[in-house]
Amino acid sequence: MSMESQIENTTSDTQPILEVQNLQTAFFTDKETIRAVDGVSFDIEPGETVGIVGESGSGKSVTARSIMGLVDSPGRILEGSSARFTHLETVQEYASSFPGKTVDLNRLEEEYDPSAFNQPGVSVTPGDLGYERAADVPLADVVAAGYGSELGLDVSDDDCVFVTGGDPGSPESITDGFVELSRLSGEPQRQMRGGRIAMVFQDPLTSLNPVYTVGNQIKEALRLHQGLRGEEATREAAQLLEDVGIPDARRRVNEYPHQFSGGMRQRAVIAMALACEPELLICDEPTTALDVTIQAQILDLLAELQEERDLAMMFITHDMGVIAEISHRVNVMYAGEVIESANVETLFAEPKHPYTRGLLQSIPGRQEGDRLQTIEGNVPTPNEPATYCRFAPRCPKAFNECTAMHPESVPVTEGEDDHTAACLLYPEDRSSDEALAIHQQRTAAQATETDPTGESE
Ligand SMILES: Nc1ncnc2c1ncn2[C@@H]1O[C@H](COP(=O)(O)OP(=O)(O)OP(=O)(O)O)[C@@H](O)[C@H]1O
Ligand code: NI
Repeated sequence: MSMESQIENTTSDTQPILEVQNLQTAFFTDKETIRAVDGVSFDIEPGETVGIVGESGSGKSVTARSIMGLVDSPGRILEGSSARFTHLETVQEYASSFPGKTVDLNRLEEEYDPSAFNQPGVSVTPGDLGYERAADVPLADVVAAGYGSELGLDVSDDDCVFVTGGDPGSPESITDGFVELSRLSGEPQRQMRGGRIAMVFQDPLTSLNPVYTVGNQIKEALRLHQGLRGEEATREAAQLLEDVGIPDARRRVNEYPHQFSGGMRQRAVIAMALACEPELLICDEPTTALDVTIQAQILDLLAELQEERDLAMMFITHDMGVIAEISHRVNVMYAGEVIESANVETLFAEPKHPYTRGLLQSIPGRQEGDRLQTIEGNVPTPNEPATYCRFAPRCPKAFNECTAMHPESVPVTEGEDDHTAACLLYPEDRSSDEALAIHQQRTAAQATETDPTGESE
């Protein structure tokens, strides 16, 4: 996790609905360990669309699947990762439905002693959590990242609801807390997925069952998540199809997926996602398989629905043009890491990371000459720890240190915490030596990274 993400969290005036901190997801194959997501941090606020952009293989889908709890073997989310869903109603509901998995952090605070980091046998360090000093590590970070029992606290690996304000015993009194998504399983996970958080994939056919009518599939979602049945469900299903712009919805509700065009199918999938009344909608390249006109229509639809319903949205694409259109804030990913983060206007007006600049040059109409630039080469498979810049081999600005030091996410100019880049050229208002020293310091603070091949589970 980067230090500035913590500063950001405390200075932001809106409470995020999702806080991803130091997310790490690796695939353990016979041959190698692929660190598909390698320390990703970002927030999503209610009503905000956060874009994730990067070339193929940069870890966008694995990030989304990690949040959704859809990482399959041989992949898993590593200890030290955290994805906190802070939506208050959800926290209350979970505390009420899963009291055995709910922990009162105010009570636990009495037990918590940061000096436990120095106890023999404790391998986690404050650096693993992005802090320099043990005394600075908040209890919530410890338990969210799954280090609670290692530090001798009374929490179990099954605990996933953490209450920081109010009494978990009377859920309606809860004012603050989070559900830790990275450790959900079983029923709590089932209720989150498709309930509070819904996902739309690139291929609508992966979400639609060919043997049921579109209407019946929406009705099933309505039954599961809103308890609607019969006539009421039928009416609501047709209404949802109408909401997503399917003409003649009353008739089409009785048709099968194969009777829908590609664009109409994706609209139906969006209707199905909305049937769950999610707080957060994750879209993974929802328009990539569609032709340009239809693509534009679906983007408009998503933007419209988002505004109407005040949805938080995470939008994944490799297309900078699409990102510009739909996002409020953008995270650029490369080989498992977020290498630049800024609000959309800033990112397009003042891209800082050489990779982001390269991506922007590859949008038709944005380059100087008439030739479309693409960055030569491919995203490397992140199969070793990031002790260097993974973009260096393709970077026009690379210098010696880039292959010897890991660039940490730093403000592009000192104090400008909402525009960060993981590049040794920054902060740009510091001398080159000073900038390098800042990166080195941050890397050193995290020196004892958890070894994903080791014993941690
Ligand atoms: N099941 C798996 N087993 C092994 N490696 C995997 C698996 N799924 C993903 N990976 C690896 O994780 C890395 C990131 O993949 P991911 O699908 O997240 O990329 P992406 O950014 O979504 O790319 P695209 O734009 O092509 O969808 C890749 O190196 C990929 O090979
Ligand atoms: Ni993908």
